[in-house]
Amino acid sequence: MEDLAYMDRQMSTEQDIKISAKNVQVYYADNHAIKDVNVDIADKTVTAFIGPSGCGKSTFLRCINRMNDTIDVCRVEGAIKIDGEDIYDKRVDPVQLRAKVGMVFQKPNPFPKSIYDNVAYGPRIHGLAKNRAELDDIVEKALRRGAIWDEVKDRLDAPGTGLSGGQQQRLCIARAVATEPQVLLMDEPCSALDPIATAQVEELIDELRQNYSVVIVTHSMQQAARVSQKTAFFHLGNLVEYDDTDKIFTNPEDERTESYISGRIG
Ligand SMILES: Nc1ncnc2c1ncn2[C@@H]1O[C@H](COP(=O)(O)OP(=O)(O)OP(=O)(O)O)[C@@H](O)[C@H]1O
Repeated sequence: MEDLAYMDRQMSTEQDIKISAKNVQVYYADNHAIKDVNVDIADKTVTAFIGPSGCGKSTFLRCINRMNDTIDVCRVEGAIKIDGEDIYDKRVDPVQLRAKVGMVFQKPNPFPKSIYDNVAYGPRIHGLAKNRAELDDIVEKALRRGAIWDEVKDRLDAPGTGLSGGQQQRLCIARAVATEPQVLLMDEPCSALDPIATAQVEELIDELRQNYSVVIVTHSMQQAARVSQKTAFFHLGNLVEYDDTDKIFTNPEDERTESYISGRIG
C-alpha cells in the first residue's frame, strides 16, 4: 500500500511539471552566462528567480520563450521542454511559442495603439476570433484578468500609452494573457511601479496562478516571499538552490543563498 501511495505521489509530481530544463548553458559570445542549469518548474505555481545583479536571472527567463533567439551573440545549449515538448526543436515556430509562453517586461510597453487594439493584437495575428463579437469577448475577458476592465471599459478607444504606469503594466498583463498562454514570464514587472500599483500587480499574480505557471524575476526578496511558492536562487550563472519559498527564506541549504538572503552578497 505504501508503495502505491509513493508511486501516486511521484506520478502527480511528474504530471505537475510544466517546464523542464536540462543542462542549459547560455553564452553571449565568450561570456558563459548560464552554467548547466537543471530545473523542473511546476504548473499553476509562481516561481521566483532571485540573485545578485548579473547572475543570469533574465537570461534564463528569456530561454523559456526563446527571446534570446533575437540576440545575435547569444547561444543556448541543452534542452528546455514545456509539457514534454522540446521548445528548441527546429519545427517549433518561436512566434507560436511566444503566444503559449507570454512575457511581461520591466518597463510597461503598451503599443502606440488604443487600449482595445493593444489587447486584440495577439488574438488577431493568431486568428483566435471568428468575428468582432468574439474578439470583443476575448478583449473583455483579458482586461478582466488583468484587473483593469473597470478602469478602462468606457475608454477602450483611448491610447494605451495614456494610462498611468501601473495601469499600463496591467494592460500589458492583459495583452499577454489574451492569447491564452500557459506560462507567463515576468521580468521585474513591478520595478517601475509605485507601492500601490505594485500591490495591485502582486495580487493579480496570485490570481493568475490559478490558470498559469508564472515565473517572475525580482530584485525584491520581500516580493519573492509574498508572491511565490517556489524560489530559485542564481549566483554567477549557476542555479545554486531551488526549493519551496519558505524554505529558501528561512532555512536555505547553501551558504551562498544564506549570504544573499541575509544581505551579505548582492
Ligand atoms: N544582450 C546581451 N548581450 C551580451 N551580454 C548580455 C546580454 N544580456 C545579458 N548579458 C550578460 O549576461 C550575464 C547575465 O545577465 P542577466 O541580465 O541575465 O542577469 P540578471 O541576473 O538578470 O541581472 P539584473 O538583475 O541586473 O537584471 C551578464 O554578464 C550580462 O552582462
